[in-house]
Amino acid sequence: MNEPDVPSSPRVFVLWREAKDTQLRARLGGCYYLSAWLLVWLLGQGMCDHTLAGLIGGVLFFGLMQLRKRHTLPVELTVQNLKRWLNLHWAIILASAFLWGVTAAWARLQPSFDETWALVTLMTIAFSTLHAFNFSMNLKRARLALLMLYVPTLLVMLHQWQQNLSTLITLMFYLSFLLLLLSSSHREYRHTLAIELKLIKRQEALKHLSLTDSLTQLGNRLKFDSLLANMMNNAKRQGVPLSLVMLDIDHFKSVNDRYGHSCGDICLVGFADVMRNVFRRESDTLLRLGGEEFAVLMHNTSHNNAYVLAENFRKALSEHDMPIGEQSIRITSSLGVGCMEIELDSSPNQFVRRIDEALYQAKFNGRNCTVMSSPKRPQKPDTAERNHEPA
Ligand SMILES: Nc1nc2c(ncn2[C@@H]2O[C@H](COP(=O)(O)OP(=O)(O)OP(=O)(O)O)[C@@H](O)[C@H]2O)c(=O)[nH]1
Repeated sequence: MNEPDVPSSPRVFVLWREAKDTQLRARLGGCYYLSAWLLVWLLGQGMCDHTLAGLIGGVLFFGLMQLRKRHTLPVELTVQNLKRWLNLHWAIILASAFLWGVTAAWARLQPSFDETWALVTLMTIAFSTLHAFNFSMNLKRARLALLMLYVPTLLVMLHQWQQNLSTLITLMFYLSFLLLLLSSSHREYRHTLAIELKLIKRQEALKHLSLTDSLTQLGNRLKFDSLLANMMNNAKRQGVPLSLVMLDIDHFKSVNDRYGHSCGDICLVGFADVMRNVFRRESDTLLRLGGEEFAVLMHNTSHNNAYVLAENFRKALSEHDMPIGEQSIRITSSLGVGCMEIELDSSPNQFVRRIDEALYQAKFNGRNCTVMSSPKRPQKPDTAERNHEPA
């Protein structure tokens, strides 16, 4: 469960688990089919009387064995890729079962295989038992494999039922037992899978909780720290701009002092709502870094666009009514904005420090304004709509 490549999406996980189990359990099958056929062919009269047929059988079993080995799991774990992989791998498994079933039936018809017939029957029983235990992930396909192993031989035996009556009854009895066994091992497999799925979902929920601020439901400081370096690397690699906006509520202490801590909390939630309304792109990551300090990371967003959005937010916030009991108040925010500069921002800390300085400058300039941190552009704080105290 702790493997790093375990898919977190439940749908992908179920298919991935089935594919991994199928691959693991089918790995040796090809080799056993080939060895069984060679034994049956070499030990009796088969090799002398049916040289060509024996060789063709050997080549076919060898080819199917190679296909099993070479058909590796897809690198990109998507629903489509995994479904395609499972279909093909099952086609190989079913082809092997069918080839054995037909070969066994054919051997039953040839007197040269009379000496090794007991071996053929034992192998059929062994292969079908392994199928019932190992391939319970997919009930329909495993049933089909069992039928492919048995039905050709049973038909031949039915045709010569006087000579084969006891063996025929024994094989049919055993087949019905295997079909029942398969159903119960399929139920067990599904049960184990359901438990694992529950754990995966719980793990995801815990991960989400650990990265989410419980009051505002925005990402928290931990999420910011774990994302920033990755986003900076991605932006560098893709050659796209990465912008960061840092936001701090103005005079928030006086809101708490005047209206109480719970009203302060209402303002924090309202602040986050306005953020969601303005920074709407799916690639925007909205965060509460702590207290009354927030941030937005914007992938593939230029200086200018980030500045425009930051200003839109500042204006929207200053016009947003925060409901405090019977009345409502308005709050303002100061913002620092900047775009990652490869020469300047050698580390995430460096980048954050630069934007934090712009935010500090915005506070210094009188609050309720946005300051852009850019080596190319002069800082242009908009002081037209300053609002020092909450209304
Ligand atoms: N209600 C509430 N208040 C909080 C929370 N976290 C921090 N605060 C308060 O936020 C206030 C921050 O005060 P300061 O750091 O002085 O900042 P400010 O009053 O906004 O002043 P400037 O940032 O300089 O405009 C403090 O009173 C904290 O108690 C919280 O989760 N809920």
